[in-house]
Amino acid sequence: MSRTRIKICGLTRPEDVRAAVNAGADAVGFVFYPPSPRNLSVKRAAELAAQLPPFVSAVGLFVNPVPTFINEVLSAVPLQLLQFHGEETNAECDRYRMPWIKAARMRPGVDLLEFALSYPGASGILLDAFVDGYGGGGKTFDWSLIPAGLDRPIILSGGLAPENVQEAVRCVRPWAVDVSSGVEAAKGIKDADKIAAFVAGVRDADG
Ligand SMILES: O=C(O)c1ccccc1NCC(=O)[C@H](O)[C@H](O)COP(=O)(O)O
Repeated sequence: MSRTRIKICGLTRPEDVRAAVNAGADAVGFVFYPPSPRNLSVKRAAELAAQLPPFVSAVGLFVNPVPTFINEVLSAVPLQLLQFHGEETNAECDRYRMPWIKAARMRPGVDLLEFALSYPGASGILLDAFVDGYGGGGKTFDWSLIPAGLDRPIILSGGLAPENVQEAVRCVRPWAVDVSSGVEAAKGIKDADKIAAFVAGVRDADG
């Protein structure tokens, strides 16, 4: 069984990037959404991304961005993956000619199979809780809503934490897990011990 990949999202400080890398994260997420308390300036994100060693991916997170903004970010920040959390269409996500994933905001009645078919260019689908402000809400959703047979890697997100990630991985067996609030001391301020405990929980579930 392949190991579950791990993304730690919403990093804003160098020490938190170090904590995520040292704990064994496969990717770190940088938020480019001004209403978020985790929002980063392009300059700050470039400084944080410059800290990453080889084979730890930088993911840029956007909500209904204008192309000029994404191009400004990409000119300064070496992102390996784009993550879209708004009402973007497949064509709008696909225009940057680089890998991207699309967030689905989960609640009863969401047809995930149809959702995935409407984003043929997505490398994966991030399943998140339906919260105000598009994401980063620290809320779980009903994992039983996830249908079998999704034709794309699943990134499980939404309210994960050291306390529940082992159950989440064993229940869903996602390609990857993503966490923000659950490893924080405060919004945008990560807790190194919680990050380490989260990664350990994933590794325990992987066996
Ligand atoms: O993190 C944010 O502040 C955020 C703001 C707006 C859109 C998306 C946002 N985060 C997206 C992520 O990938 C989060 O890691 C994901 O929503 C899970 O967050 P949490 O439930 O806090 O673990």
